[in-house]
Amino acid sequence: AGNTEKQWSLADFEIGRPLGKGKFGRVYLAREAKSKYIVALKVIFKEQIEKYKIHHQLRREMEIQTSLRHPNILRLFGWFHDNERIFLILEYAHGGELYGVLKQNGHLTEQQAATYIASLSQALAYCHGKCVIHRDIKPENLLLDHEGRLKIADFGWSVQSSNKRKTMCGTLDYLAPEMVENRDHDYAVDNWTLGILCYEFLYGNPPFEAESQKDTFKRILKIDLSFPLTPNVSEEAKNLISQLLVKDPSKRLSIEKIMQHPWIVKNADPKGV
Ligand SMILES: Clc1cnc2c(Nc3ccc(N4CCOCC4)cc3)nc(-c3cccnc3)cn12
Repeated sequence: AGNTEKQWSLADFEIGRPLGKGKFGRVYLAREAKSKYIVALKVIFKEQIEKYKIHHQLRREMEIQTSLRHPNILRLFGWFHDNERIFLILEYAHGGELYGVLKQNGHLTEQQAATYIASLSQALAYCHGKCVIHRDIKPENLLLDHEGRLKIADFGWSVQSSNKRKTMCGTLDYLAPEMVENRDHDYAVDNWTLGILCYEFLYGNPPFEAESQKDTFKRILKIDLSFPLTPNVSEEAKNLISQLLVKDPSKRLSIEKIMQHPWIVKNADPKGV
C-alpha cells in the first residue's frame, strides 16, 4: 500500500516574507510551486530541538495537529525535513495574530470577545472530545483567518490526555478515589484559560497581572479577581468570568454551559464563530 501521503521538500515551495518568529524557529509565508497554494512554513532547527530536548513535544504537536480537523483550529497539512531543519506546512492565517488586534485596540468589544470565546469553546469541546488538552491557549497562539475567524495554533504544549473519558476506557473498578475524582477535571485547565482570555479581551490585560511572577502566582492561588470600573463591561460578562476563574476545577463552568451563557448567546456573532 505504501504511504499515500506526498513526500514534500523545500523545492516544492517558494518562500516569502517572514511572518514572525517563535521560540524554536521562524514562520514564513510560502507558496506551493505547482498549485500556487499559500501556506505558512514553520522552520525549526534540529540543533534547537536537541538543545531544548523538545523531540517528544514536537512529535506530539505534529501528531495532534495533524489529526485535528476543526474550523477554529489551524491545520497542519504535513511536514518534511533536511539535514538541519524540520519544516511544518501550516494553514496560512491571513489576519495575523489576535494579539496584534488586542494590543492595537486596547481591548475588544463585547461582541468580538464573546464571538472569540464561543469559537474557542467550540474548538476546545472538539479537542476534549478527542482527549486533547491544549494547556497553552494565549493570545499569541490565536490567529485570525481572512474573515477574522479565530484559529488556535501551536499545539506545542498540548497533551493527549492520559485519563481517557469514563465512556472511553475499560472498567473503573480498580481506580483509586483521587483518580475517579480527577478523571474529568484535567480538561478544566482549558476552561480556566477561557476565563483569563475573556477578561483580557475585555480589559486589555490578564486578571492576575503583577510586577513579579511570585506575585502573579499569589494572586492566582487567591483568585484575587477584581473588575476595573473602565472600560465599562456588562454584568453578564463579569458573571461568566467569575464562573470560570474558580479554584476547584470541578466547579468551573463546563464548555457546554459556556455556550449557553446569556452573555455568549446575546453577544456572540454566529457567523464569526
Ligand atoms: Cl502558523 C501561521 C499561519 N499564519 C501565520 C501568520 N499570519 C500572518 C498574517 C498576516 C500578518 N500581518 C502582519 C500585519 O499586517 C497585516 C498582516 C501577520 C501574520 N503569522 C504567524 C506569526 C507567528 C509568529 C509571530 N507573528 C506571526 C504565524 N502564522
